[in-house]
Amino acid sequence: MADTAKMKTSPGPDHEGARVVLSARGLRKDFGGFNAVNNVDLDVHHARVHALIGPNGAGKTTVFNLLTKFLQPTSGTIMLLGENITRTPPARVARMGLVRSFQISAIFPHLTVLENVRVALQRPNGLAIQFWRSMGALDELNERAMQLLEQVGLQDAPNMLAADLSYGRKRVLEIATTLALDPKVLLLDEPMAGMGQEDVGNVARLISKVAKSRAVLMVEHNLRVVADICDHVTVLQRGEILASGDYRTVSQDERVRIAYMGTEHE
Ligand SMILES: Nc1ncnc2c1ncn2[C@@H]1O[C@H](COP(=O)(O)OP(=O)(O)OP(=O)(O)O)[C@@H](O)[C@H]1O
Repeated sequence: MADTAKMKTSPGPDHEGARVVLSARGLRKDFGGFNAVNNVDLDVHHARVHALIGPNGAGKTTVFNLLTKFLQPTSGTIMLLGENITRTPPARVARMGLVRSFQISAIFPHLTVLENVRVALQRPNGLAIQFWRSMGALDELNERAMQLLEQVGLQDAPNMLAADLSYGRKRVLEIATTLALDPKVLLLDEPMAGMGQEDVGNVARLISKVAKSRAVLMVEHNLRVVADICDHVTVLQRGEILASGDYRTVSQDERVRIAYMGTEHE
């Protein structure tokens, strides 16, 4: 059952001393007669990386869709920065700072790297792309765009077409466009999917870096990455939480080893 009584009403520190910025209690989603998510409690902390893992069909994407309000929960409560967002429309939730990465499809391939970030920077202000803005405003935008590119390590490629970037650097550009919105909570859906080992390392380092000033919640299948950069791991199985804790604790949980990780993974 939903445990709303225990739920935080303001983003104060929890017992571990870190601020809870996003939290869910008793989250449930039924599709017709099928129960996809059941009784999920989740606390996502500022300046931490939190992984949501589990076998195919465990309900990870559905939980993401519930948190971002793309799906309305059948029951349960979601709080963001102290505000109850259970019934809040997705666009407002995004404006409040809960931003989901849409992977490479969010990039404009025929714009340059710099232009992609500039377009993203204009979004929070609700401005359409304006070609005739004053030079001063454009310079300021370029400066902020270059700062973002430096933050993610794309400062050497501002004038490259996004389409010509390697797969891994496209993913990095996509993260940069997400960071342009200055999210308080960043949701990443399988950020390592389809990448080679070198790119995985780069993106993992980038995620750790951006998580210093915001919360990150990510669905990820690469358990090495989860072990390396995630402070907290929640394991889902058939829509329910099987285990939750740091990677070491969770990976030693017998039920998790049997259900998901296999016994060979330390
Ligand atoms: N719109 C929907 N209508 C009916 N069933 C759905 C719908 N969306 C998801 N499901 C079902 O809910 C369950 C959870 O799906 P979900 O996509 O959340 O799992 P997942 O953990 O993200 O899986 P994967 O790792 O394969 O992406 C699955 O059995 C799926 O078939």
